[in-house]
Amino acid sequence: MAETTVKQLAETVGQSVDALLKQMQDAGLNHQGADDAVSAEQRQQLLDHINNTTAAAPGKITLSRKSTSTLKTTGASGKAKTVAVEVRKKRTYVKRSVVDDQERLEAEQRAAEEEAARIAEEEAARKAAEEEAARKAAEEEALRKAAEEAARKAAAEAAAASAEPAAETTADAVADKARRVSVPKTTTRKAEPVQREETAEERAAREQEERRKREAEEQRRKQEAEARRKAEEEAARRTAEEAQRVAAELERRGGEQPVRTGSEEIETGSGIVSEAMEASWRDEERTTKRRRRRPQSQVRNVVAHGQMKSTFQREHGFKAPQEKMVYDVEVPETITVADLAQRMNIKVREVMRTLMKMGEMATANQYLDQETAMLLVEEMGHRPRAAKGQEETFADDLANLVQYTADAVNRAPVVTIMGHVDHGKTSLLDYIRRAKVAAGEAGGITQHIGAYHVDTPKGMITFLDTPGHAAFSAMRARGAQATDIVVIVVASDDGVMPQTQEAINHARASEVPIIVAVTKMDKEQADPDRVKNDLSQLGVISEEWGGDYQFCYVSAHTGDGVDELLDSILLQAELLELKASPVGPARGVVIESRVEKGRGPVTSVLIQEGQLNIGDMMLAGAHFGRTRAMVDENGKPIKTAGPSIPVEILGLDGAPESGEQFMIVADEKKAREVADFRQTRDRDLKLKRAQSSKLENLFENLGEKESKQVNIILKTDVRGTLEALIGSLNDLSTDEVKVNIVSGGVGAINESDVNLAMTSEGVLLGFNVRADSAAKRLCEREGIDLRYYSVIYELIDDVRAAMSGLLEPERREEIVGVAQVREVFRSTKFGAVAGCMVIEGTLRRNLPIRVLRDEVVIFEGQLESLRRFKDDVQEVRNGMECGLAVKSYNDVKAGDKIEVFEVRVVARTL
Ligand SMILES: Nc1nc2c(ncn2[C@@H]2O[C@H](COP(=O)(O)OP(=O)(O)OP(=O)(O)O)[C@@H](O)[C@H]2O)c(=O)[nH]1
Repeated sequence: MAETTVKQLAETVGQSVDALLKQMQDAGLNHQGADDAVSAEQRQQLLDHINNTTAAAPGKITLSRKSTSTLKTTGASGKAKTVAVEVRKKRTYVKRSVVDDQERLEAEQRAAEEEAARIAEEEAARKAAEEEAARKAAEEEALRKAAEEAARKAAAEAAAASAEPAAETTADAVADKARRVSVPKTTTRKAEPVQREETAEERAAREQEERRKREAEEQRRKQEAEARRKAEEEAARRTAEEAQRVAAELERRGGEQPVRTGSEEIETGSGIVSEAMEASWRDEERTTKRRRRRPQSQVRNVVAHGQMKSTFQREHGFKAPQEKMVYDVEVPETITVADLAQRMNIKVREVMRTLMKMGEMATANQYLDQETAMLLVEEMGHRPRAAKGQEETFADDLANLVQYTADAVNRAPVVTIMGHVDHGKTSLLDYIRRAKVAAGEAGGITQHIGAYHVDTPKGMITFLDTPGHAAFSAMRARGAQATDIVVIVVASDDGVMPQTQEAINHARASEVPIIVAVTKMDKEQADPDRVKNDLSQLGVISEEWGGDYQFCYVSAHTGDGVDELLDSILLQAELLELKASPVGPARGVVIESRVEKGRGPVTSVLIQEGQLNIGDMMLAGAHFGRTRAMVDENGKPIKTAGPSIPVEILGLDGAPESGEQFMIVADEKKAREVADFRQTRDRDLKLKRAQSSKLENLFENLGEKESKQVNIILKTDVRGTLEALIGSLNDLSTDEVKVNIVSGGVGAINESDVNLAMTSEGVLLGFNVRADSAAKRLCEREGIDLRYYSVIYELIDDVRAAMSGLLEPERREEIVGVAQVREVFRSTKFGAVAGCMVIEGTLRRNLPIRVLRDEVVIFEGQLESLRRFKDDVQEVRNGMECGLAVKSYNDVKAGDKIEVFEVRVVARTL
């Protein structure tokens, strides 16, 4: 292309030469004047430069997005339909600097325009004022001339027609009038100086005003932007809320499947926008329908108590719960499967199936213990809650019955002695007892009641003489905290042993203070420092070593240090500030209990609070009764006893377990009620255990008891059969198993027969009779086995078969092989090794053996090894030689016989 000049180019692009020159210089071209030649390359260079500058900073970008979703809704016909929703969004991003520049330019332009307008206005005003002033001056001049002319005319007329005053007056009046008309206007209207130079102050003020305006404008723009942002945020929040509401609604409706239109499946819209839209559509549709159906809905409104029915409710009246109900199920200590099913609102069959899956077979009336029942409830998806047992309710009741109003006084500490086996617990207890009790009670019958108390010059101490932590923990297991102080016995010649540590752990677990008694100090090997050292490793540091534990060094043989031990106990007790009310109904713990022939249940109790008197109504565990007799630990009858005193009482209706709490209940009815309840509870628990086994296994359960007895409740149709059957059944009794006909009668089986069977854990048999409906119900509820017979022999055979289960199986010994010792060798590894010949049967390595000398058993034990030549073998047959060693026995001699035997357990039948 031909060359052009800058000027020509400027004309072509419509720019001034200067502006183009500047651009060219920016583009790196060297042109200086309008006539400089511009080549084609230079033009291209200039063009590229202009393009680059514009492309590098795009003013704005516009993005548009389109999203499609669907929503479900209900059509006017009530049918569900799906609507596709397309949402289009467009957003423009503008570069900030461009906007700023633009705004700045606009502001400047606006200011310039305003300035120009103002100047133009001023100019126009000035011109208008000038014109006005000119016009007014002309008017004034005209008026003045007219007045002079009128005056001149009037004077001429007056002079011409012999001067009349009136005319002069008139001429004056006219001249006045003319003056009046013109004067005010000319005097009030003064022409302003229309154009003058702006002063420096005025310019500064004007500029300040302009700046203020610009700032105000800027402020307004900011406020608008802020308001816009807030509005957007609010809209977003509302959308989110709406979306949540929609989600909750959809959740509630649950299980509704996406609707298909035709053959095409449309994905249900998800995401906040589509959900929100769906909700708003729904609302809209609802409103439209409401408007359309106003007459009907008004009728419906009345029915719905003014509440508008939603489209969901309109479908039908009843809707099966979509979600499974989860119940809080209260589970008592025992419960039948049927009851549990009812509490969970589930069919019994369903519960039984689940139980089966859990590995337990149960019938509807079978009792489940609390633990199993709770697991079952959990398994079935409900929330189990252990019911507050009646026991607890009673306990609350009883606690309210006993009120100790008197002031508490100091009481004696109750001490338990614990330690490793053979470290001298019994010896220490015996020494204290002998020295402190028996000596002072000449003639008293010393008897063992599980506790005793000693009076020392410094105070009284009560010892529980059921030594060992087994008894201690058994008591604790029943919730009885009978001990105030634990004395840990450690033999000075043996040091700390495993049970010493266990005892410390027990004491610590129950937060009972410990005193250490280092015993057997009279022994030569006594090494108390070793004991101290060992114990310090367990955190039991003696006071001598700066620790907190009192250590006493005693000998149960010589009695040395025993007094110091008692002093230490009393010192510790003082620190504990043990208090108890000496009056009021007694409360405490059962130490031991047994049933004595001729005396009945004998119970040792330790009173912890209050006063126990003869004649008091005592409730101890599941037993109750009036204290008929009371003796102290020396067998001396007493009438009353206070806190920390152990006594033995007669009068309870049974033997409560060790560790059971006892209390005196003034209200006999209450005592009976609680005891009855506890007995029933215990019986239920027992019964429940027996439930899974009916007649066939009932006897096995009975077999676990000491006295084996089959209890039978028998009902027959006629007396003759009853007597015959009783006779035959009694004949089945053997020395080992007794048949006990608890009750025999004629007639239908009734409720009291079932109750009897329950309490006696007996078998309920009916011969040619049936149970009445009440008894049947009770049997079903309690899961009692009920058997009907119509053939005498069948009944007797069944009982006999069942009783066989009760018999102890016979232990039959069988000699498997015998070997004769020929020679004895000594081995460093096995000791005596006997070279033998098997003379009978087979020797087996793992069976028990006896060593016989002159056919008399001299040793019974096991083989250490059995060899054929150099090989270990499991058995050696008759006629073979072998070498054997007897475990822990080296005294085998030539000529002895080694007998290998086996014990077989054989079930016996009657
Ligand atoms: N020399 C001496 N021997 C003692 C002393 N105390 C106990 N013995 C002996 O140690 C042995 C065990 O004593 P026990 O009192 O039976 O010990 P224990 O701790 O009650 O034993 P278990 O009841 O088996 O746990 C007995 O042979 C006692 O004679 C003592 O102070 N000095």
